[in-house]
Amino acid sequence: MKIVFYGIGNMASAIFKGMINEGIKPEEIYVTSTPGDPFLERYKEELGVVPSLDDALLLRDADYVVFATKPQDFDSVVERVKPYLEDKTILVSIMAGTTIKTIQNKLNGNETVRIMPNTNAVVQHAVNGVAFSDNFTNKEELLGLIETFGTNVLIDESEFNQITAATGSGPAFLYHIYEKYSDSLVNLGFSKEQADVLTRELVIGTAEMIKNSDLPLSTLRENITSKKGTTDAGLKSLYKHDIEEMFDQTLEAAKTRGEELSKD
Ligand SMILES: NC(=O)C1=CN([C@@H]2O[C@H](COP(=O)(O)OP(=O)(O)OC[C@H]3O[C@@H](n4cnc5c(N)ncnc54)[C@H](O)[C@@H]3O)[C@@H](O)[C@H]2O)C=CC1
Ligand SMILES: O=C(O)[C@@H]1CCC=N1
Repeated sequence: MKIVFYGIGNMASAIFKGMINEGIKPEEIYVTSTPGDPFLERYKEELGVVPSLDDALLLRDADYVVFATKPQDFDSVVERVKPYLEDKTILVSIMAGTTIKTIQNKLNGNETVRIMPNTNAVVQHAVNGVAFSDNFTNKEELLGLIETFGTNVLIDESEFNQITAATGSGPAFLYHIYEKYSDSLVNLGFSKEQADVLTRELVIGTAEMIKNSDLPLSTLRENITSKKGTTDAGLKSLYKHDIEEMFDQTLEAAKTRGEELSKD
């Protein structure tokens, strides 16, 4: 199999690291970027992937081409890919906003799939929103390939901006909450180093609880809340803030940006 990544940034590297961790041979993964990108050589050394700036070589007999640049850079990628793209090559886009229609119109109508992953792919725990073009044939092979780094959620392309906001951008929203929690631990009197360790271990522990329990999140919370105890007092203060409204606005802003990117 030959998988070619155009773009080797935060998301692409999370994906191919996750793939390799799950047994995809690094020599089957070709990577390209802008000329002079130091990560081309670094990923060759660290991971054994095949870097190249030669588009004819990259596209020759390629099974999959993964578009992993910013949407704003896609046209420059089209210029590189179009002259050498073979009919059999399947187009995989992780770009927020850029629609299947746009991609197929610019690139010969090849079979196309949009994936909305997240950087949890590095630890094989991404959520992958997946939407296929109408002419897509071998869905099972593609789904098996991306299952190496996360859980697949088949969606209609019309839902893409929602899932981009929810789980594509989602980790950043949660990381911000964790950052603020750590800052509050410093305000409580811990050093920055202690606050960081306490926050990381708290998040990892609660994530493990969620992973190993079928109980609703509300029950997991209630199991900590002793009647008239410290947690009860803390939650009463926390409930004064409309956190749902805060996240409604956060997710709406992210979804709207996705819609704007769909128009470019
Ligand atoms: N970062 C994330 O958590 C997620 C990102 N995405 C999507 O992934 C895409 C990339 O995002 P990031 O990895 O965060 O960006 P990034 O800025 O880290 O990486 C972009 C990559 O594209 C390369 N590039 C730019 N122009 C190029 C060209 N003409 N030819 C080849 N390579 C070129 C850059 O050198 C860089 O390696 C975006 O479309 C984004 O919407 C999707 C889900 C999550
Ligand atoms: O911020 C972005 O546009 C990309 C898409 C989802 C996460 N990062």
